[in-house]
Amino acid sequence: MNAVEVKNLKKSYGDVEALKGISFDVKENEIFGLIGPDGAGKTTLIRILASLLIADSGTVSVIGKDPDKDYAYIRNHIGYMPGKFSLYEDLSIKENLEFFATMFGTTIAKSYDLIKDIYQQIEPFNDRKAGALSGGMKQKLALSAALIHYPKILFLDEPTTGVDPVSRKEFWQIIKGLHQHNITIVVSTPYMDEADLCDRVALMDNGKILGIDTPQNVAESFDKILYAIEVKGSNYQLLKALRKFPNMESVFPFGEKLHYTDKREGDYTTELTHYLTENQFEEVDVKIIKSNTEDVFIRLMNKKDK
Ligand SMILES: Nc1ncnc2c1ncn2[C@@H]1O[C@H](COP(=O)(O)OP(=O)(O)OP(=O)(O)O)[C@@H](O)[C@H]1O
Repeated sequence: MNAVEVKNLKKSYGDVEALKGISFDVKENEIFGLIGPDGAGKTTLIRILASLLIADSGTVSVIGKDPDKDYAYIRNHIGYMPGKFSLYEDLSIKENLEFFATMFGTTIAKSYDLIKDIYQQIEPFNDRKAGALSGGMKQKLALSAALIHYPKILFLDEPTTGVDPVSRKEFWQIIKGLHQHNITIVVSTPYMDEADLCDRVALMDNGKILGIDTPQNVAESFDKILYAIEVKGSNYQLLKALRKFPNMESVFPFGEKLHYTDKREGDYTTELTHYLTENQFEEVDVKIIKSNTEDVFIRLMNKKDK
């Protein structure tokens, strides 16, 4: 049995089509990433899977149940961590956890083995009110609370948005650790580099899934030669110049460099270098590079827009 099965799922808010008929499966014990920019529909999808929102049409199965009908069962067997901190700010760490444990008919002690790696990091502050915790500590408390009843699936909605790079790394180590407890994890993120940490990813944009695969296959699915181009000085001038190059197919900023594809097949490193040098650019560096998930994502979005 798949942990999640979704077929042709649609959901609108008035005129806004948040989900435009999406289908995918999540296998048991997988770390499945929903990767996409703001407004892609990730939160809407996770809330439907967690039985907190009703879809307009399509079918959904979560651990073999329909979230629409079997919401009580589903809520007892899944963990959900919303993007926005939603525990009780005026209760302490311990009181929050005890509250959630009681709601699920369990105790902190019974779940200690599962949550200890996370909980131990905040346990010394047990009596501190949740409202007075740092962002990273709130996140650990929310995750401990989401796990308190040993869920079969954990839904994490943008757990690392707005989190500093060190805490992001730490959080992903925790997620990987949960894997050993046979918990299926569905995690949404706008950060493309987090795709590589998932077993499989769905690339989402504007209510649609543009592709689903392992991060490695996604990165390798780029079907053109990709160039990284760098010059001394302004990338903006470089972008303008490359947009005027007659054989330019796509060009977009990528960190310190620009990533470029040409309409033609073949290696045009020398021609591009000449063109930029003739246009008064200095220290021109044109290299063929390996694509990553973000390159593929941008390419899929551009194709869809055409
Ligand atoms: N309650 C609502 N009423 C109206 N429109 C909504 C509502 N919730 C979401 N939307 C719209 O639906 C679309 C999908 O939003 P959703 O929150 O699911 O995306 P997301 O990928 O989670 O992005 P974000 O990171 O911004 O939450 C967006 O266009 C959003 O503006």
